Amino acid sequence: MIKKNSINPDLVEERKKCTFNTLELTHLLDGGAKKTEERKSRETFFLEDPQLQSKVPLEYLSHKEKYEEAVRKACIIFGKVQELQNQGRGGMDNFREILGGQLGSAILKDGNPLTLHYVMFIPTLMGQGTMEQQAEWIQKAWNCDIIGTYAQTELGHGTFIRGLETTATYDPSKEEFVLHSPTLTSYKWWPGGLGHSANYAVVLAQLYTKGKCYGIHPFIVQLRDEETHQPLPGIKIGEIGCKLGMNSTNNGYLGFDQVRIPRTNMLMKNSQVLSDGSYVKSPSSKLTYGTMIFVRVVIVQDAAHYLRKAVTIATRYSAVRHQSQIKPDAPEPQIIDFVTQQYKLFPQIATYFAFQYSATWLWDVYNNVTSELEAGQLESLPELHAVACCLKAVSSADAAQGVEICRLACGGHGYMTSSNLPSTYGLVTAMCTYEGENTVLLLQTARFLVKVWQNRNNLEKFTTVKYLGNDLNRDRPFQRSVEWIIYALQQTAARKIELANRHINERVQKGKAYEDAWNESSIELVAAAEAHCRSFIVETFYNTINELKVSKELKVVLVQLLNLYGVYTALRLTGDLLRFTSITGKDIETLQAWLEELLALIRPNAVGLVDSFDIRDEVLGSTLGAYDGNVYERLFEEASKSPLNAEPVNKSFKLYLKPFLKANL
Ligand SMILES: CC(C)(COP(=O)(O)OP(=O)(O)OC[C@H]1O[C@@H](n2cnc3c(N)ncnc32)[C@H](O)[C@@H]1OP(=O)(O)O)[C@@H](O)C(=O)NCCC(=O)NCCSC(=O)CCCC(=O)O
Ligand SMILES: Cc1cc2nc3c(=O)[nH]c(=O)nc-3n(C[C@H](O)[C@H](O)[C@H](O)COP(=O)(O)OP(=O)(O)OC[C@H]3O[C@@H](n4cnc5c(N)ncnc54)[C@H](O)[C@@H]3O)c2cc1C
Repeated sequence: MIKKNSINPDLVEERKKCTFNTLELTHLLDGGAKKTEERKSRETFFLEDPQLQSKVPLEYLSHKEKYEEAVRKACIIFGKVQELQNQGRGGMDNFREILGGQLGSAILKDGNPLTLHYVMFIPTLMGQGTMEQQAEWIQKAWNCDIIGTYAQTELGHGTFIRGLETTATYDPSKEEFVLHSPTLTSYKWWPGGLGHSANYAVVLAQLYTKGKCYGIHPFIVQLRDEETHQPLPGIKIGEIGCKLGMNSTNNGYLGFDQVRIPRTNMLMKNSQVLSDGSYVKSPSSKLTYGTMIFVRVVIVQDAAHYLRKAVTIATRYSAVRHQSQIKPDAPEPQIIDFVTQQYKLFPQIATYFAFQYSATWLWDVYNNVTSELEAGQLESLPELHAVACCLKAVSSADAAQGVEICRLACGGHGYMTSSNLPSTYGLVTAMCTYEGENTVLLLQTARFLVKVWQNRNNLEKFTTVKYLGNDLNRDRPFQRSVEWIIYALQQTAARKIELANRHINERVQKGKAYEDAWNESSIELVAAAEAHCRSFIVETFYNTINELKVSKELKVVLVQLLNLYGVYTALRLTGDLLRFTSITGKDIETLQAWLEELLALIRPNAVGLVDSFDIRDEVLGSTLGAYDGNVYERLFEEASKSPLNAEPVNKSFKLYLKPFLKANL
């Protein structure tokens, strides 16, 4: 039914209006023309494989069928990942994209049951295993001779990992650890792929040796027979059931009944248990938390990608959809011409760029700090942890909200599963919880900020908090500029940190314990961490754009997006700005007018911008967002796939409706 090669005329017009070269922007976002080519060839390699097509839309399958189909595809994907590795086209950042990110979510819309193998199991072996352990395990894992997951969270504890209850008790007589789940709440609960997919896991457990507990440590544990896949003796394992989204990721539960593993299965790069049971301490107990930092860094990138996917769908749809009237007797406008619609969409486009640049910055810093850690230098770890925590929290929360705004911006059709906006929301909102619940992570950043604040005469070694050395009393008069907005956000963040710190101290002076004072001040602490993060994101966007070497035409548009992101952020924080800077009501009117000007400036390039993201139709997976804009044809085509439409009369008529109707005669 869809007319091949026929592009919706509204989109044709929109594309004519674009003032910059979309290919230049595509190359910029990919990191160069060569990277674009590589990405495209990766996409072709996966998306055009006939084995990776589904006959029936996922939504119409049962929970069990969904899982089975997901495993079928996941195995093909893994086989292809190995092929890429063999051709030297692998790399961790590509894996994430293939397994869970933009490309992965195109092939498996509701999650991949094997993702954790590459995203957490192998990184943990690499980050926490000794050279010998890496030699033994990593090869097996790369070859997929074994499939692993990361089993940390328990029924009773996800956030407070010091409170995990699974025990690993060393038995020197046999040189083995005994893993045990002493309570119901000690059952592992949530790990991806744990239910029926993985046969190994890195298990985080409280280490006991010589009668003493040394806190949580990672252990490699075999869960299932490598041949039959039967759970090994003492392993109680299954799937946790249906969720808001990610219903094919096979999140599982796991209990141990005195399960024995060799001593050498404890990952011992950082701390060790010797054969006689003596414990050798790690240089920092926080090195065990390394994999979590890695995944938080990756989540910022994922948040950016999901948001750009949603905003591509909603922007194209808004250019094609006509509704209502602006003037009487005028034709129905494209809904993208309603300024309220622009206000829903364009800030999301700008937010994508903002997150993308923070994600790139964070990835580079993560790699530098990881090399430092390898060399035994731990000084930069606290700042990396603090910035990764707040960026993960703010990007996932804003992306989830942004995807929902995009869904609502598509009216009724946005509620259709076939728009792919509901399941995109399901994937994004999960990121607010996994890998550290967002409030908890913002409190981690706040902990760092308060410490830095208390020693703010010594800021040289930091990069993200230098502004805390500024004189809070030196006000900069309002200007309509991003520079001023950055100043205002930093001033807000610094004042919030100062206030939260002061309120903690006041509570302590009144006799409260520091920890209680902390908890009582925690609403302000979270707000301070969020403000810090927002100032960082705008500043990083600003620095990146200033350094870019691009054509004049593209630069103009990128500066518009930077300005829009700045004003949008400032206006969302109007109350804070009035409270902490000398901005006036009149100045806020100036900002509002600037916002409206920017929406109008971006309007002709809106479709061009989302086209530059160059997201293939198969990746968008949406009736509303395809490049050709043939929305209504696609909606019909998808509806025809409903199993209910396979027959004109459903058997329920005979069974229930007819007798009911008769009874009422
Ligand atoms: C909340 C905390 C941070 C609290 O830990 P704690 O030991 O009680 O810490 P504290 O006393 O508050 O602070 C102690 C100290 O440890 C530091 N710290 C904490 N975490 C890290 C880190 N990752 N790297 C480096 N340093 C870290 C803190 O900043 C503190 O430092 P300080 O004492 O102030 O110098 C921690 O328990 C935590 O990270 N919880 C969140 C759990 C989590 O992220 N789980 C992830 C499970 S896996 C998953 O969800 C996979 C999904 C993936 C997918 O599906 O794709
Ligand atoms: C889709 C999905 C996939 C997952 N995959 C994995 C996996 O592969 N492996 C794995 O090990 N885990 C996994 N998890 C678990 C995940 O990491 C935890 O759910 C997460 O860390 C939050 O912990 P929790 O569920 O215990 O929440 P809780 O900590 O119980 O949070 C509940 C509420 O308490 C608040 N709270 C808790 N502590 C504090 C505090 N200190 N200060 C203030 N407020 C607090 C929170 O802010 C929140 O509002 C996954 C979870 C999901 C949803």
